[in-house]
Amino acid sequence: MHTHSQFRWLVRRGAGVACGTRHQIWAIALGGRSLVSKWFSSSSRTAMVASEKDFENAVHQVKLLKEDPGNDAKLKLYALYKQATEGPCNVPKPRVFDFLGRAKWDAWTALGSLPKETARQNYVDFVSSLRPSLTSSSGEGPAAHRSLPESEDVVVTSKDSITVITLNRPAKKNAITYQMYQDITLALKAASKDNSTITVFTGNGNYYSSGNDLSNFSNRSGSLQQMYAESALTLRNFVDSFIDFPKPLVALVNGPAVGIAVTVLGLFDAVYASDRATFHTPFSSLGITPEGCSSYTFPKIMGPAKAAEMLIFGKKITAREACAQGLVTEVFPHNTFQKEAWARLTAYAKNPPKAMRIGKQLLRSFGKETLHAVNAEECRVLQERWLSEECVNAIQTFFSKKGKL
Ligand SMILES: CCCCCCCCCC/C=C/CC(=O)SCCNC(=O)CCNC(=O)[C@H](O)C(C)(C)COP(=O)(O)OP(=O)(O)OC[C@H]1O[C@@H](n2cnc3c(N)ncnc32)[C@H](O)[C@@H]1OP(=O)(O)O
Repeated sequence: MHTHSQFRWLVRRGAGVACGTRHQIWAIALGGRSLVSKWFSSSSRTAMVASEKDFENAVHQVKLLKEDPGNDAKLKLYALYKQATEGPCNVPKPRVFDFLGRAKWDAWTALGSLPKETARQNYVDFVSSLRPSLTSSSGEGPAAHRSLPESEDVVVTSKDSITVITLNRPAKKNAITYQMYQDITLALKAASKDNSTITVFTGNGNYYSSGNDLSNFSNRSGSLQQMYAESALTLRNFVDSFIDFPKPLVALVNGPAVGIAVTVLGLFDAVYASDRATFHTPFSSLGITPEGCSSYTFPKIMGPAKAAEMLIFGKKITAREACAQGLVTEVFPHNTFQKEAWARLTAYAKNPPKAMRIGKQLLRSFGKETLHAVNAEECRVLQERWLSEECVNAIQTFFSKKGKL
């Protein structure tokens, strides 16, 4: 269930475990109620109403907190989350020695009959007031121009007015882990604000990317529903950051690309590929469905018949085929790929940045709302597919028999 997940997460992530000392537990248990009443009365005055998306984003932000916001804040988040999602407290009071359970129950109960919408708004407001305590993961500090500290698997460099985001997990064919989805999202946010003119995506090693890391779903704790809800939100934010990216975005596809690494290419402004690259979206054989807005962009780019061959039947295509179908801008011989593509990019990056940005806006902004709607729907459908027997079996096959594409 999604219910207590957030608090559990905070407990897991909190320094020395949230409510770490007995003393702190008592402090919460004894003082929680009045504190929560105070939060409620001070923050419920706001007239704004947060959308579902704002709320989901705030929930996601909380998961990214790198610093323990403190027990009071955690209780407040817990209570507002429960109120926003379930309404007034409807569970029996925990037994007397369940200090943590009691503190949480008190915090939730103290919100009384606060409407769900107000709780949602208060939650969003409170999370944004916590933002300063988000660490470097906001990706906006100088470090963002080099490498995101959270993982070595996504490296961000900057040169000649070009920000380069490199998938750097060559031993695993640059399969994208949960952390990498988050790092890429943050790297794109940072790149959208830095002083580069163009942003480039590429992979280290002989693969561009083998797509979603299939162990993402086996390495997480919590209930399946909770995990898939979290995954859908992570995916949605990840794809949103491509949809909303304001500067020219270029992919240098240095080798085979699979799954989500292929689908988001429809959101790029140029795709340069090595002639060793292939493009494969084996969704049906994995029991899943298209994402990355490909259910909308691919038919537009290559026509419905070719899109169906890739997205429904899982046909793998070569770089030259992808170029003929409009998914790839240009193909280069592998030996000269880096040299030629970089010469091209370095020249393009010298264009006046504002003109390029505004040009992109003109080309892209009219379809944006549709893309966001498509993304939301694809993520909703995927969330159901991940629970299906077809999908569970396909992932098991990959890891047990090492079944490959
Ligand atoms: C709470 C959870 C958060 C989740 C976050 C959001 C989730 C969003 C999901 C979005 C959905 C996306 C859909 C897709 O992307 S579908 C595509 C999935 N990818 C695959 O099916 C590819 C699987 N890999 C293969 O078939 C082969 O590995 C290969 C790519 C054809 C390469 O074969 P090759 O023989 O050359 O190399 P190896 O198989 O020996 O690979 C080397 C090691 O890398 C590991 N590997 C490769 N790809 C993946 C992968 N996608 N996931 C996990 N691991 C991968 C492989 O197991 C080898 O590891 P080993 O050396 O330890 O054996």
